[in-house]
Amino acid sequence: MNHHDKLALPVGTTLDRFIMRKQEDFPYATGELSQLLRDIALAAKIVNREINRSGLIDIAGAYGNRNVQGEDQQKLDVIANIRFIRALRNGGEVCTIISEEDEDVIQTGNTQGKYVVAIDPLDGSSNIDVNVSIGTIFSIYRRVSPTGSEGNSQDFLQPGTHQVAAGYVIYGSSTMMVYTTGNGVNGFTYEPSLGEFFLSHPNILTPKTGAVYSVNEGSSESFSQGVTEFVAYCKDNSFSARYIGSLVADFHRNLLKGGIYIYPPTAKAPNGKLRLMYECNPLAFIVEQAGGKASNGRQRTMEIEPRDMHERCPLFIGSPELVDKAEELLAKEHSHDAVANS
Ligand SMILES: O=P(O)(O)OC[C@H]1O[C@](O)(COP(=O)(O)O)[C@@H](O)[C@@H]1O
Repeated sequence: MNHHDKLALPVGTTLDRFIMRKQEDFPYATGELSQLLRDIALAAKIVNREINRSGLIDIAGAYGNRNVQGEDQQKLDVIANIRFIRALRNGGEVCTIISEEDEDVIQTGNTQGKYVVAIDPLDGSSNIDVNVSIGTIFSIYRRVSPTGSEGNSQDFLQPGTHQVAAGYVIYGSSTMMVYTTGNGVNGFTYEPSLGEFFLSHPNILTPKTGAVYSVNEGSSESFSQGVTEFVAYCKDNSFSARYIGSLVADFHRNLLKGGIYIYPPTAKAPNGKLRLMYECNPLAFIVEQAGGKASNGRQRTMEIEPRDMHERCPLFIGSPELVDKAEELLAKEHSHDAVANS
Protein backbone atom coordinates (compact mmCIF):
# COMPACT_ATOMS: atom_id res chain seq x y z
CA MET A 1 0.00 0.00 0.00
CA ASN A 2 1.72 3.25 -1.09
CA HIS A 3 1.76 6.55 0.74
CA HIS A 4 -1.33 7.80 -1.05
CA ASP A 5 -3.57 4.79 -0.33
CA LYS A 6 -4.01 5.54 3.40
CA LEU A 7 -5.24 9.01 2.44
CA ALA A 8 -7.63 7.59 -0.22
CA LEU A 9 -10.94 9.38 -0.35
CA PRO A 10 -13.89 7.83 -2.18
CA VAL A 11 -14.82 8.85 -5.71
CA GLY A 12 -17.61 11.37 -5.35
CA THR A 13 -15.96 13.29 -2.53
CA THR A 14 -16.46 17.00 -3.12
CA LEU A 15 -13.38 19.09 -3.92
CA ASP A 16 -13.96 21.18 -0.78
CA ARG A 17 -14.02 18.12 1.46
CA PHE A 18 -10.99 16.65 -0.31
CA ILE A 19 -8.98 19.85 0.20
CA MET A 20 -9.96 19.98 3.85
CA ARG A 21 -9.10 16.34 4.49
CA LYS A 22 -5.74 16.62 2.74
CA GLN A 23 -4.93 19.73 4.80
CA GLU A 24 -5.27 17.59 7.92
CA ASP A 25 -2.20 15.67 6.76
CA PHE A 26 -0.14 18.80 7.42
CA PRO A 27 -0.44 19.59 11.16
CA TYR A 28 1.07 23.07 10.72
CA ALA A 29 -1.05 23.97 7.71
CA THR A 30 -2.80 27.33 8.12
CA GLY A 31 -5.48 26.69 5.53
CA GLU A 32 -4.29 29.50 3.23
CA LEU A 33 -3.28 27.17 0.39
CA SER A 34 -6.57 25.29 0.80
CA GLN A 35 -8.50 28.54 0.49
CA LEU A 36 -6.41 29.53 -2.54
CA LEU A 37 -7.31 26.25 -4.29
CA ARG A 38 -10.98 26.89 -3.52
CA ASP A 39 -10.69 30.41 -4.98
CA ILE A 40 -9.32 28.94 -8.21
CA ALA A 41 -12.14 26.38 -8.33
CA LEU A 42 -14.71 29.16 -7.87
CA ALA A 43 -13.28 31.20 -10.74
CA ALA A 44 -13.21 28.04 -12.89
CA LYS A 45 -16.95 27.51 -12.31
CA ILE A 46 -17.68 31.09 -13.44
CA VAL A 47 -15.42 30.84 -16.49
CA ASN A 48 -16.99 27.47 -17.36
CA ARG A 49 -20.42 29.13 -17.37
CA GLU A 50 -19.16 31.94 -19.64
CA ILE A 51 -17.56 29.48 -22.07
CA ASN A 52 -20.69 27.33 -22.26
CA ARG A 53 -22.88 30.27 -23.22
CA SER A 54 -20.30 32.33 -25.13
CA GLY A 55 -22.10 31.85 -28.47
CA LEU A 56 -25.35 33.20 -26.99
CA ILE A 57 -24.17 36.34 -25.24
CA ASP A 58 -21.74 37.74 -27.81
CA ILE A 59 -18.54 37.00 -25.88
CA ALA A 60 -17.08 34.91 -28.66
CA GLY A 61 -14.50 36.33 -31.08
CA ALA A 62 -11.62 38.74 -30.96
CA TYR A 63 -11.36 41.41 -28.29
CA GLY A 64 -9.34 43.72 -30.54
CA ASN A 65 -6.19 43.95 -28.41
CA ARG A 66 -2.85 42.10 -28.47
CA ASN A 67 -1.38 40.55 -25.32
CA VAL A 68 2.26 40.60 -24.16
CA GLN A 69 2.87 37.57 -26.42
CA GLY A 70 1.84 39.59 -29.46
CA GLU A 71 -1.26 37.38 -29.84
CA ASP A 72 -4.73 38.68 -30.67
CA GLN A 73 -6.73 38.48 -27.46
CA GLN A 74 -10.10 36.73 -27.62
CA LYS A 75 -12.95 38.21 -25.57
CA LEU A 76 -12.97 35.05 -23.44
CA ASP A 77 -9.22 35.43 -22.81
CA VAL A 78 -9.95 38.82 -21.25
CA ILE A 79 -13.01 37.59 -19.32
CA ALA A 80 -11.14 34.58 -17.91
CA ASN A 81 -8.22 36.82 -16.94
CA ILE A 82 -10.52 39.21 -15.09
CA ARG A 83 -12.39 36.37 -13.32
CA PHE A 84 -9.30 34.58 -12.04
CA ILE A 85 -7.57 37.79 -10.95
CA ARG A 86 -10.72 38.90 -9.10
CA ALA A 87 -11.09 35.54 -7.32
CA LEU A 88 -7.42 35.56 -6.26
CA ARG A 89 -7.65 39.20 -5.17
CA ASN A 90 -10.83 38.60 -3.11
CA GLY A 91 -9.42 35.42 -1.55
CA GLY A 92 -6.67 37.30 0.27
CA GLU A 93 -3.99 34.56 0.11
CA VAL A 94 -2.17 35.84 -2.96
CA CYS A 95 -0.04 38.99 -3.00
CA THR A 96 0.95 39.06 -6.67
CA ILE A 97 0.01 37.36 -9.95
CA ILE A 98 1.54 36.95 -13.40
CA SER A 99 -0.75 36.16 -16.30
CA GLU A 100 -0.26 35.24 -19.95
CA GLU A 101 -2.51 38.20 -20.74
CA ASP A 102 -0.52 40.88 -18.84
CA GLU A 103 3.05 42.11 -19.34
CA ASP A 104 3.67 43.22 -15.78
CA VAL A 105 3.04 41.64 -12.41
CA ILE A 106 -0.48 42.19 -11.07
CA GLN A 107 -0.69 43.39 -7.46
CA THR A 108 -3.72 42.17 -5.52
CA GLY A 109 -3.31 44.54 -2.58
CA ASN A 110 -3.00 41.55 -0.23
CA THR A 111 0.51 42.39 1.02
CA GLN A 112 0.09 39.85 3.82
CA GLY A 113 -0.57 37.13 1.25
CA LYS A 114 2.09 34.36 1.38
CA TYR A 115 1.58 33.07 -2.15
CA VAL A 116 2.12 34.16 -5.76
CA VAL A 117 0.29 32.65 -8.73
CA ALA A 118 1.34 32.29 -12.38
CA ILE A 119 -1.65 31.66 -14.63
CA ASP A 120 -2.66 31.04 -18.24
CA PRO A 121 -6.32 32.01 -17.82
CA LEU A 122 -7.45 30.46 -21.11
CA ASP A 123 -5.19 28.09 -22.97
CA GLY A 124 -5.93 27.03 -26.53
CA SER A 125 -7.03 30.42 -27.76
CA SER A 126 -7.19 29.24 -31.37
CA ASN A 127 -9.95 26.82 -30.38
CA ILE A 128 -12.11 29.15 -28.29
CA ASP A 129 -14.69 29.97 -30.99
CA VAL A 130 -14.95 26.52 -32.52
CA ASN A 131 -16.19 24.56 -29.52
CA VAL A 132 -13.00 22.57 -29.03
CA SER A 133 -11.70 21.84 -25.50
CA ILE A 134 -9.72 24.67 -23.92
CA GLY A 135 -8.26 25.13 -20.46
CA THR A 136 -6.79 27.14 -17.61
CA ILE A 137 -3.32 26.40 -16.23
CA PHE A 138 -2.04 27.61 -12.82
CA SER A 139 1.12 27.39 -10.74
CA ILE A 140 1.51 28.43 -7.09
CA TYR A 141 4.72 29.43 -5.27
CA ARG A 142 5.49 30.81 -1.82
CA ARG A 143 6.69 34.38 -2.19
CA VAL A 144 10.38 35.16 -1.57
CA SER A 145 9.84 38.88 -1.01
CA PRO A 146 9.04 39.93 2.58
CA THR A 147 5.41 39.62 3.70
CA GLY A 148 3.89 43.05 4.25
CA SER A 149 5.30 44.44 1.00
CA GLU A 150 4.10 44.10 -2.57
CA GLY A 151 5.41 41.07 -4.46
CA ASN A 152 7.66 41.47 -7.49
CA SER A 153 9.11 39.61 -10.47
CA GLN A 154 11.72 37.91 -8.27
CA ASP A 155 8.92 36.02 -6.55
CA PHE A 156 8.30 34.29 -9.87
CA LEU A 157 11.84 33.58 -11.04
CA GLN A 158 11.92 30.33 -9.06
CA PRO A 159 12.53 26.89 -10.61
CA GLY A 160 9.50 24.63 -11.02
CA THR A 161 10.76 22.43 -8.20
CA HIS A 162 9.73 25.24 -5.80
CA GLN A 163 6.05 25.02 -6.79
CA VAL A 164 3.79 24.26 -3.80
CA ALA A 165 0.86 23.38 -6.05
CA ALA A 166 -0.10 23.36 -9.73
CA GLY A 167 -2.98 22.30 -11.89
CA TYR A 168 -5.29 22.88 -14.78
CA VAL A 169 -8.96 23.06 -15.60
CA ILE A 170 -10.15 21.52 -18.85
CA TYR A 171 -13.38 22.88 -20.33
CA GLY A 172 -14.31 19.93 -22.53
CA SER A 173 -17.10 17.39 -22.93
CA SER A 174 -17.10 17.67 -19.17
CA THR A 175 -15.23 20.22 -17.08
CA MET A 176 -12.51 18.89 -14.83
CA MET A 177 -9.98 20.33 -12.39
CA VAL A 178 -6.76 18.34 -12.00
CA TYR A 179 -4.12 19.40 -9.48
CA THR A 180 -1.24 18.39 -7.25
CA THR A 181 0.29 19.72 -4.04
CA GLY A 182 3.19 17.31 -4.33
CA ASN A 183 1.26 14.32 -2.95
CA GLY A 184 -0.03 12.72 -6.10
CA VAL A 185 -2.46 13.98 -8.75
CA ASN A 186 -6.25 13.98 -8.42
CA GLY A 187 -8.99 14.91 -10.89
CA PHE A 188 -12.41 16.37 -10.11
CA THR A 189 -15.36 16.50 -12.49
CA TYR A 190 -17.74 19.46 -12.36
CA GLU A 191 -21.47 18.79 -11.87
CA PRO A 192 -23.08 22.06 -13.08
CA SER A 193 -26.53 21.26 -11.69
CA LEU A 194 -25.01 21.09 -8.20
CA GLY A 195 -22.25 23.63 -8.80
CA GLU A 196 -19.71 21.22 -7.29
CA PHE A 197 -16.50 19.50 -8.35
CA PHE A 198 -16.49 15.80 -7.34
CA LEU A 199 -13.49 13.47 -7.10
CA SER A 200 -13.66 11.34 -10.25
CA HIS A 201 -10.01 10.47 -10.97
CA PRO A 202 -8.14 9.68 -7.72
CA ASN A 203 -4.35 9.20 -7.77
CA ILE A 204 -3.82 9.60 -11.49
CA LEU A 205 -0.80 7.63 -12.77
CA THR A 206 0.29 8.02 -16.40
CA PRO A 207 1.23 4.89 -18.37
CA LYS A 208 4.98 4.29 -18.68
CA THR A 209 4.63 4.44 -22.48
CA GLY A 210 1.92 4.98 -25.05
CA ALA A 211 1.15 5.00 -28.79
CA VAL A 212 0.10 8.61 -29.26
CA TYR A 213 2.27 11.57 -30.26
CA SER A 214 1.04 15.18 -30.27
CA VAL A 215 3.03 17.74 -32.28
CA ASN A 216 2.10 20.32 -34.91
CA GLU A 217 3.65 18.64 -37.97
CA GLY A 218 2.75 21.72 -39.94
CA SER A 219 6.09 23.06 -38.65
CA SER A 220 8.03 19.86 -39.42
CA GLU A 221 10.10 21.59 -42.10
CA SER A 222 11.96 23.39 -39.34
CA PHE A 223 12.16 20.53 -36.84
CA SER A 224 15.71 19.66 -35.76
CA GLN A 225 17.26 16.31 -36.80
CA GLY A 226 16.51 14.80 -33.41
CA VAL A 227 12.84 15.84 -33.40
CA THR A 228 12.43 14.64 -37.00
CA GLU A 229 13.92 11.27 -36.03
CA PHE A 230 11.61 11.00 -33.01
CA VAL A 231 8.51 11.69 -35.12
CA ALA A 232 9.75 9.06 -37.58
CA TYR A 233 10.23 6.65 -34.66
CA CYS A 234 6.58 7.21 -33.65
CA LYS A 235 5.37 6.57 -37.21
CA ASP A 236 7.60 3.51 -37.63
CA ASN A 237 5.99 2.13 -34.48
CA SER A 238 2.44 2.83 -35.71
CA PHE A 239 1.70 5.53 -33.17
CA SER A 240 -1.43 7.62 -33.70
CA ALA A 241 -0.99 11.35 -34.33
CA ARG A 242 -3.35 13.38 -32.13
CA TYR A 243 -3.04 17.19 -32.01
CA ILE A 244 -6.00 19.25 -30.78
CA GLY A 245 -4.04 22.48 -30.65
CA SER A 246 -5.05 23.07 -27.02
CA LEU A 247 -2.12 22.14 -24.78
CA VAL A 248 -4.38 21.27 -21.82
CA ALA A 249 -6.56 18.95 -23.91
CA ASP A 250 -3.63 17.18 -25.61
CA PHE A 251 -1.81 16.89 -22.26
CA HIS A 252 -4.91 15.56 -20.43
CA ARG A 253 -5.54 12.83 -23.00
CA ASN A 254 -1.94 11.69 -22.96
CA LEU A 255 -1.81 11.83 -19.13
CA LEU A 256 -4.68 9.35 -18.87
CA LYS A 257 -3.99 7.19 -21.92
CA GLY A 258 -0.20 7.43 -22.35
CA GLY A 259 1.62 9.39 -25.04
CA ILE A 260 3.83 12.40 -25.57
CA TYR A 261 3.18 16.08 -26.37
CA ILE A 262 5.96 18.04 -28.02
CA TYR A 263 6.33 21.73 -28.76
CA PRO A 264 9.90 21.88 -30.12
CA PRO A 265 11.96 24.82 -31.31
CA THR A 266 10.77 25.82 -34.80
CA ALA A 267 11.71 28.50 -37.30
CA LYS A 268 8.68 30.56 -36.10
CA ALA A 269 9.42 29.86 -32.43
CA PRO A 270 13.19 29.23 -31.93
CA ASN A 271 12.65 28.72 -28.19
CA GLY A 272 9.39 26.88 -28.65
CA LYS A 273 6.07 28.68 -28.17
CA LEU A 274 5.01 27.66 -24.68
CA ARG A 275 5.73 29.76 -21.59
CA LEU A 276 7.83 28.20 -18.83
CA MET A 277 6.08 29.75 -15.79
CA TYR A 278 2.39 29.17 -16.54
CA GLU A 279 2.34 26.39 -19.15
CA CYS A 280 5.44 24.15 -18.92
CA ASN A 281 6.24 24.14 -15.16
CA PRO A 282 2.72 23.47 -13.83
CA LEU A 283 2.14 20.60 -16.28
CA ALA A 284 5.64 19.27 -15.52
CA PHE A 285 4.77 19.15 -11.79
CA ILE A 286 1.54 17.28 -12.60
CA VAL A 287 3.12 14.77 -14.97
CA GLU A 288 6.01 14.01 -12.61
CA GLN A 289 3.59 13.44 -9.72
CA ALA A 290 1.77 11.02 -12.04
CA GLY A 291 4.97 9.13 -12.85
CA GLY A 292 5.70 10.87 -16.15
CA LYS A 293 8.44 13.21 -17.35
CA ALA A 294 8.88 16.73 -18.74
CA SER A 295 11.96 18.23 -20.36
CA ASN A 296 13.08 20.92 -22.79
CA GLY A 297 14.79 18.15 -24.73
CA ARG A 298 17.95 18.27 -22.68
CA GLN A 299 17.06 19.38 -19.15
CA ARG A 300 14.30 18.51 -16.68
CA THR A 301 11.77 21.34 -17.13
CA MET A 302 11.33 21.91 -13.39
CA GLU A 303 15.10 22.48 -12.91
CA ILE A 304 15.27 25.29 -15.46
CA GLU A 305 16.28 28.55 -13.72
CA PRO A 306 13.83 31.15 -15.12
CA ARG A 307 15.31 34.45 -16.29
CA ASP A 308 12.09 36.13 -17.45
CA MET A 309 8.46 35.83 -16.27
CA HIS A 310 7.18 35.24 -19.81
CA GLU A 311 10.11 33.22 -21.17
CA ARG A 312 9.35 30.43 -23.60
CA CYS A 313 10.94 26.98 -23.67
CA PRO A 314 10.60 23.80 -25.72
CA LEU A 315 8.45 21.09 -24.13
CA PHE A 316 8.62 17.30 -24.34
CA ILE A 317 6.08 15.93 -21.84
CA GLY A 318 4.25 12.71 -21.12
CA SER A 319 4.97 9.01 -20.61
CA PRO A 320 8.52 8.61 -19.23
CA GLU A 321 9.75 6.06 -21.78
CA LEU A 322 8.69 8.33 -24.67
CA VAL A 323 10.32 11.43 -23.20
CA ASP A 324 13.47 9.36 -22.60
CA LYS A 325 13.41 8.24 -26.25
CA ALA A 326 13.03 11.80 -27.49
CA GLU A 327 15.90 12.99 -25.26
CA GLU A 328 18.07 10.12 -26.48
CA LEU A 329 17.60 11.13 -30.13
CA LEU A 330 18.16 14.81 -29.32
CA ALA A 331 21.35 13.95 -27.41
CA LYS A 332 22.55 12.01 -30.48
CA GLU A 333 21.81 15.09 -32.63
CA HIS A 334 23.82 17.30 -30.28
CA SER A 335 26.77 14.90 -30.17
CA HIS A 336 26.78 14.88 -34.01
CA ASP A 337 26.69 18.68 -34.00
CA ALA A 338 29.59 18.71 -31.49
CA VAL A 339 31.65 16.43 -33.74
CA ALA A 340 30.74 18.46 -36.86
CA ASN A 341 31.74 21.73 -35.14
CA SER A 342 34.95 20.42 -33.59
O1 LIG B 1 -0.83 26.41 -33.33
P1 LIG B 1 0.41 25.89 -32.70
O2 LIG B 1 1.66 26.66 -33.08
O3 LIG B 1 0.61 24.42 -32.89
O4 LIG B 1 0.27 26.14 -31.12
C1 LIG B 1 -0.74 25.46 -30.39
C2 LIG B 1 -0.34 25.52 -28.96
O5 LIG B 1 -0.35 26.88 -28.55
C3 LIG B 1 -1.28 27.07 -27.50
O6 LIG B 1 -2.51 27.47 -28.02
C4 LIG B 1 -0.68 28.15 -26.60
O7 LIG B 1 -1.44 28.56 -25.71
P2 LIG B 1 -2.39 29.89 -25.66
O8 LIG B 1 -3.57 29.57 -26.46
O9 LIG B 1 -2.63 30.02 -24.23
O10 LIG B 1 -1.60 31.03 -26.23
C5 LIG B 1 -1.41 25.70 -26.85
O11 LIG B 1 -2.59 25.50 -26.19
C6 LIG B 1 -1.30 24.77 -28.06
O12 LIG B 1 -0.84 23.50 -27.77
